[in-house]
Amino acid sequence: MEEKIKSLQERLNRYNYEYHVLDAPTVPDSEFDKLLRELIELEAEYPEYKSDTSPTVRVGGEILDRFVKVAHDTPMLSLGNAFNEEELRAFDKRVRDNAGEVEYVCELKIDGLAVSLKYVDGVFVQGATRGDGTVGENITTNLRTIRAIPLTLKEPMSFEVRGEAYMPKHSFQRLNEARTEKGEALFQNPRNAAAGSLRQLNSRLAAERHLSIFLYSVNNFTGLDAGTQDEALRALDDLGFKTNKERRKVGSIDEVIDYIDHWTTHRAELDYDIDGIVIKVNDLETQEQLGYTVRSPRWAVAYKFPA
Ligand SMILES: COc1nc2nc(N)nc(N)c2nc1C
Repeated sequence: MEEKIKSLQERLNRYNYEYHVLDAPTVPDSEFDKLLRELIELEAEYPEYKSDTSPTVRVGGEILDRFVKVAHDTPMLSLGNAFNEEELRAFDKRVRDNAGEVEYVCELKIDGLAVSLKYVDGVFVQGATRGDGTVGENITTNLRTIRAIPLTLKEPMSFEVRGEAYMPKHSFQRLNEARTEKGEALFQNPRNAAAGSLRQLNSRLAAERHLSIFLYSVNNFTGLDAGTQDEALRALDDLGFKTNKERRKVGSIDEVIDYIDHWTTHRAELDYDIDGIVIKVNDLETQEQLGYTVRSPRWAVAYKFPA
């Protein structure tokens, strides 16, 4: 019986990965739902085989009476901002005066909630909000309901990844339609809806909000053979994480500006809100050479769209 339950757990976790990370399901929803119902029943009958890495945790259920504070191993920094081309070129000049010629990676800045995910021996063990950058809130049970977050990795690695949890636009519209029918207050925007959902003490409510996530950085790169941000993102893909595919590696600030112009025009076509573009020096050693101010990396800047 243990074998049957374990293989069902692995099979459903793989189906979640295909659907929510690859956006390429190999079975119809009806098949997934049938198998999940079967697993829920089997785990109810044999609770000794339930575990935090079983896909049944996605539906939530545990109700906390409060969130426990958790200190980040390394601070979750904020980004310096640039609001126009002149400030972008000033950033580029500072970088090149210090580090010479560099490549940049341009990434969409998702308008969601920054979160940190900790894995030990390939198992998702803790998730936290950014909080004040030094101390956040432990929202592990709610983050386990985000189907795009792998509960186990393909390799037994231990590290921390950071990214942005968000609510897709179509989920936001559906949620507010449902709240209108129930005469409940509406959420102002997907970012508030995502933050509100992840602050639910009852994870069943978070599970119903169809949140997703894009991961964008790894802490302590040890064990990850990545020399650049672009390679680190590809390594995250290979480990089963969802990263944003619209990123682009460029060789000059002019190409950065072209990328920004493109998304200034086309961001309405995305199924999620973005509030800017993050530009990062690609080479990780050069990032360390440029270092940090007290609050932000000197090797990155966030271009913010006009409000
Ligand atoms: C390296 O630090 C960061 N990188 C980021 N990357 C993306 N794509 N989006 C962010 N919001 C972001 N925020 C921070 C602090």
